[in-house]
Amino acid sequence: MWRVARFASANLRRTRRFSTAIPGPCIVHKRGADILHDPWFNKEVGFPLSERDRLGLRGLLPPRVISFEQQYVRFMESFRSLEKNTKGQPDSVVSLAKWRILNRLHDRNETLYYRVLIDNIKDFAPIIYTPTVGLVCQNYSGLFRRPRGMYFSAKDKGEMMSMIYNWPSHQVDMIVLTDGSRILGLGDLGVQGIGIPIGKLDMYVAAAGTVVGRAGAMLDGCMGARLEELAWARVGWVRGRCAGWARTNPKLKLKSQFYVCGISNKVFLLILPVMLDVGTNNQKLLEDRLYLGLREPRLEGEEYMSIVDEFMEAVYTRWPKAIVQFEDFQMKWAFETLQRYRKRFCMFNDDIQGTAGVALAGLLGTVRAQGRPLTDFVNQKIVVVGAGSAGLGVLKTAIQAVSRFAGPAADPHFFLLDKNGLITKERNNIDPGAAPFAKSLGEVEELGLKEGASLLEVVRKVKPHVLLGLSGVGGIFNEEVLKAMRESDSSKPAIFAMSNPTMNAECTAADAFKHAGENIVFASGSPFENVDLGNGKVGHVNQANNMYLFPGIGLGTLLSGAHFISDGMLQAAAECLASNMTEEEIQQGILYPSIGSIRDITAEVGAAVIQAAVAEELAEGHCDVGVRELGHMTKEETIQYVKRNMWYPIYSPLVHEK
Ligand SMILES: NC(=O)c1ccc[n+]([C@@H]2O[C@H](COP(=O)([O-])OP(=O)(O)OC[C@H]3O[C@@H](n4cnc5c(N)ncnc54)[C@H](O)[C@@H]3O)[C@@H](O)[C@H]2O)c1
Ligand SMILES: O=C(O)C[C@H](O)C(=O)O
Ligand SMILES: [Mg+2]
Repeated sequence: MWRVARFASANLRRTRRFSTAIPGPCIVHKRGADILHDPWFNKEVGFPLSERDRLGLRGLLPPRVISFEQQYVRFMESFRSLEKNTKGQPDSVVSLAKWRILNRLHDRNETLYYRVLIDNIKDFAPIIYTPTVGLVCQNYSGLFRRPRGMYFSAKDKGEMMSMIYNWPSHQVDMIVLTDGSRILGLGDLGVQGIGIPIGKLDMYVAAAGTVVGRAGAMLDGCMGARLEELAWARVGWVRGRCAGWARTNPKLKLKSQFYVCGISNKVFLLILPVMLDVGTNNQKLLEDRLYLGLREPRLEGEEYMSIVDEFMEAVYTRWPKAIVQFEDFQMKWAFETLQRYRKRFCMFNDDIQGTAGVALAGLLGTVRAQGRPLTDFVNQKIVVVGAGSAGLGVLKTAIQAVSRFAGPAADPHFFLLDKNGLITKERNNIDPGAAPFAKSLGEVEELGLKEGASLLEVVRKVKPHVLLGLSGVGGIFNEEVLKAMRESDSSKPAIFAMSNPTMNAECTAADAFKHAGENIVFASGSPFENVDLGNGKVGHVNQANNMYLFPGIGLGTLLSGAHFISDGMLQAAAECLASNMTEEEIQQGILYPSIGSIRDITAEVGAAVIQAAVAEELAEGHCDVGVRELGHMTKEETIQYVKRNMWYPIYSPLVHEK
């Protein structure tokens, strides 16, 4: 199956789609064995003989040169044979074996690693991202071989400003940061939570074509490529394309020279995963002598905030234009940090804001799936199970959408439950975050419900159009609850089991179709196979995961040059995702694009974010492309601009410089 021809044609298609062009040379300051030990430069047996001579590699490698394509095929064959050989073994053993083989490739040859990842994202996302990344985090201290990203701990207080300069790359554009306190639905995993920013980073590379800001050498590589491509522009290759493009855009004609630079001077975005280790309250980890993090209880209150403050100051001192994505912080700190930093720094919280946009896109899709106009969203009865950072973010965004459709006086039919059941205004010590969404007692009594009513009671009495889980509790949508959804007032009830990883999903896809009926729309946070409903019918499984938005939010924000991320930019991202599906797809219960097209959707989301930033006068442009140029671009041109800034891995000729 993995034939060179297939690789070559896929490569050609992608090259066209993402305009990789011939790569410029990378300048490398090392020689010989040092290059072979640097995964960014290492091509293993792929070094051509001329390069082996140039870089002092002759004799350090077996004599035969194997092309990139052959290396790719060879890796895929080993991967497929591993799949075959591990058949029948427990899922966790198979998943970790797959993760290991990919991780080993990542450790030795990043170009090939990212290439196989991008080209096979549908197969590999479940390994480098949810669900396997959860297993990796749980076992991280044992699996650890090489560090990735940066680690700051409570012991580094007062030192962070200088420590940040230990990172060898001069430029960092995106940081994915966690404190490990709420890793997926797995709870507090302390330092082991670093697996999440690393997994998100891999999704950034796959979806947004960012590159890993891991070494000064890496940066040189990019700059080498930029200079080389500029040279190409001067000899007319890019200029030819660009002039043609400018001709179709009369307003921009005079700027064609500028756009030559804009096109040729690709600005690959550098990202960095970071762990902020402030201790852990996970007793098992505290007692584990091999645990790699601080074996101390988590810092709380002012002490905690002062660590995060110091880290943020350090980041923005060194990289004033960086964007920080907060990931998997426990709820109180997720909201607190978002409120504290959102206007001061360019940052967002993926679990609150990214999830909300993805869920909203899915919720609007379910309205369309019922054959109703979007304005009917205001009449949808939605039961949200889980009043944490994700659930509250979803409700806030859904209510904003209702007021856009029907005005601020509209009264949405949304119900919120947490571990103590239905949340009403009667709740003692109600969480301030949940309070705005609590129903009045009168309202719920009319339905025969009361404060703290169970999920089953709520589903039976409310007959919701949508049941949406963000509770982190696996199997909570049990047979009875799912059967109760058969009485839903919707012609196509929707079940969103969004908790991760798979074992924490509120129900499986198979159970949802079995118990709630074949006409449901189903989405889950972690992937499930489509369900065979017999008679040639298929129950479609959607993956409702923030991966469809965060790469585009990050990339779009960066290219826009906005200094903070506004609600309008996030809304534009969600609406872009929502509008991506055709009527035909929606009728088949397909609410989200296939993960195989994640680059295309990321480009569109990124463009929507840029255009919103321009419209709100927040954009300042990035590198050579200023706000005026952004403002002149049509939607399609903005999408193409985003695509041109996506990296597609291909070996660059290496040039040694002392
Ligand atoms: N699919 C996605 O894109 C996506 C995005 C973000 C979070 N998530 C998942 O959502 C889950 C929750 O994340 P979070 O950040 O909101 O966590 P959180 O800890 O902030 O909130 C969890 C909420 O669930 C409630 N809960 C616990 N047990 C319950 C029960 N038995 N019945 C009803 N509610 C119960 C808790 O009271 C709390 O309100 C996690 O599993 C996470 O992986 C998925
Ligand atoms: O990491 C994911 O897969 C989605 C989300 O950010 C989560 O916390 O579950
Ligand atoms: Mg998350």
